[in-house]
Amino acid sequence: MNTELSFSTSYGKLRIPVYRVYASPLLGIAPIPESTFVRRENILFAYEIDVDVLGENFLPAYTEGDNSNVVATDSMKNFVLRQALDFTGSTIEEFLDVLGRSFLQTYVQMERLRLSGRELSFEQVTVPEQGVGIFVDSHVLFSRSHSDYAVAMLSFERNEAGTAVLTDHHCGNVDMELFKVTGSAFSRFVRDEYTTLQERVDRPLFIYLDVYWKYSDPQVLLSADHSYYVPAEQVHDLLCVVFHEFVSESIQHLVHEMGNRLLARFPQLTEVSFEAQNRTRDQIVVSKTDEKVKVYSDPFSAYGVIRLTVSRKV
Ligand SMILES: O=c1[nH]c(=O)c2[nH]c(=O)[nH]c2[nH]1
Repeated sequence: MNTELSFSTSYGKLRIPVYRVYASPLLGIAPIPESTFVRRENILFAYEIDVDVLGENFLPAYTEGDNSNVVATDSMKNFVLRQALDFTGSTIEEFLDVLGRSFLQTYVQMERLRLSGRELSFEQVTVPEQGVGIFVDSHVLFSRSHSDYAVAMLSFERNEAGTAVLTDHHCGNVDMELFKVTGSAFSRFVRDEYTTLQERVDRPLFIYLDVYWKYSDPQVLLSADHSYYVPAEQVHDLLCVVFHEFVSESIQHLVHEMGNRLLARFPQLTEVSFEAQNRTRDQIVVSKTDEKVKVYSDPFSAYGVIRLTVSRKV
């Protein structure tokens, strides 16, 4: 039997590490009540970049071994690193924008592109200022931090005039791990013969949380004026404030509140979405003399997942 086949392909380079020192600082950020964050020094601008080339014109590389429309992924890596030296912007989204436009300008062989960036998170080390007895941020030494980190994705294609246009984007902050010891509930859920979980009006809620956001107008995201730029640090801080304040009935209830608060705080965003994992630990023992003192341990290894996307109605 001669069945017709169709193909969907992409190729590129993943996890290109870029450590650019002395990039332009991110300034002009509008303060928000939930965060102290208003500037990022960018002395160390460190990201991993993924390049994904999409389209049809390189299909002969798969079907016939014809590489005439294939840009070596090794060249892509070199291109990204060279662009990092010339980069004059101060956000990962601006860097991906420069990369997307320059790739399409340089390589006629590329029809469409998806570029992603993942922050390699470093914190300025605190050192004593000589003779003063106070501690200040070092401007030369950074400590690698393995906590949550910012991400971004921008997609480009060529328009009829042959110039690169942005077709999709999202920004995010991922791998947050937040443990609230009291002030969360999970009760009044369906009970049947499979239910062993106890009703809890107060449980220790430990979640892993990823959040993503999109701008109504991507030009605002890429503007050199950063007064409407939404920094991942402010999003992180706002989510922490909501978790701190809000007594939730479930993770579903919590992420809904977080979504509402983010869209209210940042009118320039059109959509926010969440993926939360329930990592709540099992209660093992409670103190007989003070019932708020408890010991928890790891639960059964499977975990619940809760997703939510909140969009503005058009
Ligand atoms: O916040 C929660 N949502 C659920 O849907 C759920 N299911 C469960 O077993 N525990 C929890 N917690």
